[in-house]
Amino acid sequence: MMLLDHRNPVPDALRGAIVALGNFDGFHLGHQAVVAEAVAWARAEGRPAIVATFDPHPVRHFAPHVPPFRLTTLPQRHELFRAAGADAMLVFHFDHALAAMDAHAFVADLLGAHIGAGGVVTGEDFTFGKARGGNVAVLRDVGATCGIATRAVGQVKHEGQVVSSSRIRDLLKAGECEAAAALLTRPFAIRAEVIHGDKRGRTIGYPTANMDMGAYLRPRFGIYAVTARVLATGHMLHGAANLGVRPMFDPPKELLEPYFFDFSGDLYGQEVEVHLRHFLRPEAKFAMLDALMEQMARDCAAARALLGSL
Ligand SMILES: Cc1cc2nc3c(=O)[nH]c(=O)nc-3n(C[C@H](O)[C@H](O)[C@H](O)COP(=O)(O)O)c2cc1C
Ligand SMILES: Nc1ncnc2c1ncn2[C@@H]1O[C@H](COP(=O)(O)OP(=O)(O)O)[C@@H](O)[C@H]1O
Repeated sequence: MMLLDHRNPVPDALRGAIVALGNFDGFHLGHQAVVAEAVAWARAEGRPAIVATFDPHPVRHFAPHVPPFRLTTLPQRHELFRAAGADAMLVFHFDHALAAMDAHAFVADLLGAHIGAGGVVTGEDFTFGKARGGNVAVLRDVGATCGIATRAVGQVKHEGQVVSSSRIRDLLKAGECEAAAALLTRPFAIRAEVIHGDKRGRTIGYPTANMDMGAYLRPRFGIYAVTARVLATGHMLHGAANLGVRPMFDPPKELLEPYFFDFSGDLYGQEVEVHLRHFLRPEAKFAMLDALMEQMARDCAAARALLGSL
């Protein structure tokens, strides 16, 4: 799948494309409906389908100090868009110039003249452009003057409630990863490189692959049953992970630390994607290391039982 940057020229082969436009951070059921509509429209008319996304997230530009909230990274979205049938991913690099562009210019100059979009699909509540001045009505009106047809997809509901990224964030902050997974159609997954830690894990019989959570939303701190994929090899693993600040140890450090079952090997420097499957318990501070080790054995048994069927 082709990767495009909005600041560069778009190849001629992609002119006239149908563009799915949104942030698509979670790529949840609602986002999937928008992209499915764009891909179906593109196929019906023999046009290419482009999925556009913003990076960094516009919220990050306007409020640089809000706590991390991302549900996916760019490489994860790339994989998800490809699986959904897109021919290209277009990244709107959200910088001062893009932030200052009014809605009219965004449609006429960027989507129309520069990208050559033949059609655009968004969610019906999507807003864009300077001061969020653009919406579906603006897109339709301005688009009509420059050869862009517009389709808006209605809000998707799951069990009677509207699916949204903020609802998924709230569920994850409450440790409800199964409910979040139902809206995402996959478990929330943190992808990162395994880094070096204090080398304490191996001395207590539980080596843990330490991962920095970067720009990802912080789910409820605690112990989780997890599955994981080693990106380079495709190797799938099961495990139990500590997500949080590990209050037993000084200084507190925010990390995701999975211990993988039936595995021994060097993971340092490897990209690993960890899928949160079930919340087991909050992090705890035990009086003695022995008590922590006994609890870790119980966590692992619980995680194995929960993951057994996967
Ligand atoms: C299943 C599991 C449960 C854990 N529970 C806790 C806990 O409740 N409190 C805590 O302080 N550390 C807990 N840890 C320990 C730390 O996450 C980590 O293993 C330890 O700090 C070793 O650090 P290192 O990887 O930097 O050597 C747990 C680890 C695992 C794998
Ligand atoms: N079963 C396993 N689960 C997680 N990591 C493992 C496992 N077996 C070996 N490792 C390796 O051991 C490292 C973790 O050991 P640990 O003593 O906790 O060191 P660190 O403090 O650097 O994380 C991992 O980064 C990985 O390379």
